[in-house]
Amino acid sequence: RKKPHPLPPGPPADPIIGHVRHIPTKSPELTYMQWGKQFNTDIIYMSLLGQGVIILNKAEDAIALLDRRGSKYSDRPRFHFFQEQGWIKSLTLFSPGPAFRKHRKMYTASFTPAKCVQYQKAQIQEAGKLARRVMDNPEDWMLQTVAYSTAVVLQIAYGIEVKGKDDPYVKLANDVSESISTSGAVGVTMVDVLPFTRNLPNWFRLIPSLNWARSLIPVIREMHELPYEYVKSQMVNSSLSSALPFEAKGFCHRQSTAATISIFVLAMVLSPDVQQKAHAEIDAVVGVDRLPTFADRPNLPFVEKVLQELFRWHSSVPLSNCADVLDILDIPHIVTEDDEYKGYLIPKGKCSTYITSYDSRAFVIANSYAINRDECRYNNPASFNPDRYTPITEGGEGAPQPVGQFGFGRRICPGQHLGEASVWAAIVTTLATLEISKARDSNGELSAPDPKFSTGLTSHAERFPCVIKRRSERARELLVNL
Ligand code: HEM
Repeated sequence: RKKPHPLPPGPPADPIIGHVRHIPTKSPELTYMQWGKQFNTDIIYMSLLGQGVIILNKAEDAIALLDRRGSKYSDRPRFHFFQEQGWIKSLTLFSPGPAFRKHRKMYTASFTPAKCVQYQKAQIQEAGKLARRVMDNPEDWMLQTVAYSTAVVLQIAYGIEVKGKDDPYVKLANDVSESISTSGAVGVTMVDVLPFTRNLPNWFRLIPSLNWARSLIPVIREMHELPYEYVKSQMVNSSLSSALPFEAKGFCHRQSTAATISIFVLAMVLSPDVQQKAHAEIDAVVGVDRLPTFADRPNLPFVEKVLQELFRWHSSVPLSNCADVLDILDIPHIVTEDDEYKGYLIPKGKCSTYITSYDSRAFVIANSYAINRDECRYNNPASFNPDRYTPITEGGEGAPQPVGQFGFGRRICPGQHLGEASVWAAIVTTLATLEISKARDSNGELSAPDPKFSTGLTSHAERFPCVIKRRSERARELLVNL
């Protein structure tokens, strides 16, 4: 008999519970990267109460498995907890099949680079409003980035105008994000482990996760239906003739756009020379008498490098598809057949606990943080250096573009072109009109913040002191009427 391939290496596990005790609750992407070095492996295997989890720390492995062997690696786990909440309508949770193909096709067709051109005007307009609101109330800048990202998605998909951070739609989207991030141990709640409990009536209150899931049904329903109802009412009033095929995931996926903008603000505080260079490029190309538009994008190569460096330096979705299996960010890929790769078994399997046996095909998670901080790909990967992308023919180091910030394979983010353009519009308008700098500490000294990033729904820069001022009176005049 052929000897079975071994599982990929990983940290030592405890009996029965496996690696549950070892899973970090803060910045798991960093721990997985350290484990890779400690156990001398690019592919890590963990077991959480029998649920297999595979972490890919190298670009070549993520591409080889999730992209090239996409037919085996494109399914999503069945999360009964989320289904109970009403997330069933979300493309993110669909398994490959006719409905998945239909929804993906509608999604990708609406957000091709060519289609995204028609949304640029709305993006630039909203970016101007973001800069004006931040200019007026700099301490609110983080909340305003969330309002901006929500505004772009709602404006484009439903024709809804969002009025700043206190808008009811921003509140609804925040409630949804909150409901996801408080949903706890994804895939291992009682409802997931004992799916038959979903048939229990409402008065049966002994399963807390079931009660919690059911209490969230109204907010998830509202998120799915409210914007759609608005569009329908507008169509009856004939002011709007069509709506994009769009769904809830985009509504709450605005968080990754906002998180990337928060990482930009942090990077500018830490790298004043980069900001100065970007200011100089925009001033030379756009001048000071108008705001930048997408027509300027090809003429602003340094701003483009800043954008790519943001995705590389700290991706807002550092585990490409899942921040932490025990504290949801997004939903991982799963492997649907036993596979063999580099001499290792990538197992599909059943998970047996004392109580039940359930479908637990291994989660496969690409660690895009490790991939983009890989010393074999980048010199001094921790430094924020947009010039690293300058081609070798122009005297630069010709570093490769970041990989995995939008995921991989058949589940790659269908909103990637829209999301990237939204981040570009926000950063170019901010650079044209605002100056971001270090704040003074209690001794009156300029102090550089210690970069810290959240773990959770998406990874944004954690609140840090900074000063944001208008670059000139002219900048204010350009924004005032938006
Ligand atoms: C900078 C902004 C964004 C980033 C960094 C981002 C990142 C990601 C990542 C990493 C995934 C997981 C892919 C995988 O599982 O391999 C994903 C999935 C997804 N994203 Fe985005 N995203 C962004 C913006 C958007 C926007 C604006 C939309 C909607 C218009 C959107 C819609 C989706 C959907 C529907 C999925 C699930 C796809 C599926 O499961 O088939 N995203 N995104």
